[in-house]
Amino acid sequence: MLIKVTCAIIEQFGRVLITQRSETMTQALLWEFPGGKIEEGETETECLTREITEELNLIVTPTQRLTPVQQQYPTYTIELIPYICQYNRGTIQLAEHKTYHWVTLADLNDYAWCPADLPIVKEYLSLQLTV
Ligand SMILES: Nc1nc2c([nH]c(=O)n2[C@H]2C[C@H](O)[C@@H](COP(=O)(O)OP(=O)(O)OP(=O)(O)O)O2)c(=O)[nH]1
Repeated sequence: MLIKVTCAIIEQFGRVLITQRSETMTQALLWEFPGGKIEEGETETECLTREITEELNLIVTPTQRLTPVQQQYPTYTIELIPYICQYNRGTIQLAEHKTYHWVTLADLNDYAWCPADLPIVKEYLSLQLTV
C-alpha cells in the first residue's frame, strides 16, 4: 500500500523551517519537512495546512508543488509530496517533534534527513540556484 504524505518547505527571511522527528515516531530523530498523511476526502493542500496547524500552530500558504518522491521503507512505502509554502502567521508550538531549526539553504545538506527527503532537498536547492 502506498501512503501519501504531504510536506511543507516553509520559507521566511531566506531560511526554511525543518523539524526533527521525536524518539517515539517512525524515522526517529531524522530531520524532515513538517507535514503528514493525507486523510480520506482531503486535497493535498488541505492536508498540508491542517498538518502544519496541528503540528506547529502555524498558518501557511502553499505556493509551489515540487516533484513527489516514492520511498520504500522496510514495512511500508510512501509518496512524499512537497510544497513550497509561505509563512503567514503564528508562533511555533511543537506538538509532536523533538525540535526545529530555521536553516539557510547552505546548511540544508548538513542534516540527517529521512531518506525520502533527500531528492526534495536537492530539487529545492537547484530551483533556488536558477533564480
Ligand atoms: N511529515 C513528513 N513525513 C515524512 C517525511 N519524510 C519521510 O520519510 N516521512 C515519513 C515518516 C512517516 O513514516 C510518514 C509520515 O507520517 P507522519 O508524519 O504522519 O508520521 P506519523 O508519526 O503519523 O506516522 P506513524 O508513526 O503514525 O506511522 O512519512 C517528511 O519530510 N515529512
